[in-house]
Amino acid sequence: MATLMAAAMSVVLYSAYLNFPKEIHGLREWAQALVLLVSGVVLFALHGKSDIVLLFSNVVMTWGLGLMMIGTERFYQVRPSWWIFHSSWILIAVLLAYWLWITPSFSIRVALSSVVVFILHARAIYVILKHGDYHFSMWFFVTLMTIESMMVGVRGVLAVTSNSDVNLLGAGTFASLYLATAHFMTLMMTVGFMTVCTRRLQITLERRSTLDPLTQTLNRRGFADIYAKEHALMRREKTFLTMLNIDIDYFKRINDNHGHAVGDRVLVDVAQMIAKALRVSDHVARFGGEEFVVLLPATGLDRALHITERIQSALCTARPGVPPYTVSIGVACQTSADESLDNLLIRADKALYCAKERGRNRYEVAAEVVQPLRAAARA
Ligand SMILES: Nc1nc2c(ncn2[C@@H]2O[C@H](COP(=O)(O)OP(=O)(O)OP(=O)(O)O)[C@@H](O)[C@H]2O)c(=O)[nH]1
Repeated sequence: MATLMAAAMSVVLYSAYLNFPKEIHGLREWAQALVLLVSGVVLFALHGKSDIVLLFSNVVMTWGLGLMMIGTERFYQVRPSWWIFHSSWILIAVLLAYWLWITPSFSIRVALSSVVVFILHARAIYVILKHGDYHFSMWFFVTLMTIESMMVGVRGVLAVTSNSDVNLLGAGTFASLYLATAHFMTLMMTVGFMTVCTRRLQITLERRSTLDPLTQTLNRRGFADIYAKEHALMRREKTFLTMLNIDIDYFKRINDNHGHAVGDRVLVDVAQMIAKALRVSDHVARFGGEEFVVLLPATGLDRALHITERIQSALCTARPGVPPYTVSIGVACQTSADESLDNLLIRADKALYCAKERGRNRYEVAAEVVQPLRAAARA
């Protein structure tokens, strides 16, 4: 039953592989791993008296467990340890053949295969703990992997200490317990992997909904979320914040003269150059087209102008693959927490318009809000 369910799970994983965003790796390897494990179990059940089939079923299962490890590594963006994968199945094939035909010993065969499987699981557990995000889903996944590897370890130890009980084709207590739980654990480990994949999917989609795909800066929605947080902080801490509205000059000409691809490269370049000139606590967003907005939390006008000049002078330096271009910047400082985001954006936009009007490649500062906005709203 558990074997049938594992086969069904491989279809689920493969379908997830086809439909999940391509940056979520490892699903294909896990789907292939389940197919191999199911095939290995079927071969093992059918092996009868044939040692060749027994040997082959063990190799197939080692491929399956190896692919689970590779899938886990790929999921956590770790370079796949193909050398562990290949050494494992070659070792299993050679050593099992030796202890099957040359010096037949059932207990050594079990001990050896347990050691190999244990190493594959241990590597996966190490990768999860080193690169995981310490969320519930990760702990669930790693706990299941650990239980499975401990079961394998116990079987290996029992093989060399008590001879007969570990034979999976026999009727010993451990063999019955092991068989009952081993297939179930394969299923559970897959569920654990699907849990971390689902969490990764959620994070990826959330990020996609708040990021501009070309420049990887915030989009309008992401910016509004960040602004709400910074605005609440500003109200609490009674500080200022400053907004820069940055627009590339004559961007249409860049597209017309160099092509859209170079235009896109310029957009990525400007996002990178702006980010380089900022602190990590500052935020950059692309508001569509060639317009960028920067939010400088806890920053008054003097410091904001310093940053504005830094951005403009950084853009003057020649960079390979990017035609020369300039930007105009509108600077608006928010000194009252009662001012709305829309109003701040309008002031920054007006200042930008002024900079464009006055010849471009320059900045202009927005007029301050003259009267307290609450009083104005009440009037
Ligand atoms: N390559 C590229 N071009 C874009 C993208 N989005 C908008 N544009 C182009 O940006 C240009 C904006 O042109 P305008 O609004 O006339 O502005 P401008 O030429 O920069 O002139 P000023 O802002 O007045 O200095 C248009 O040609 C759009 O096609 C994009 O994602 N990639």
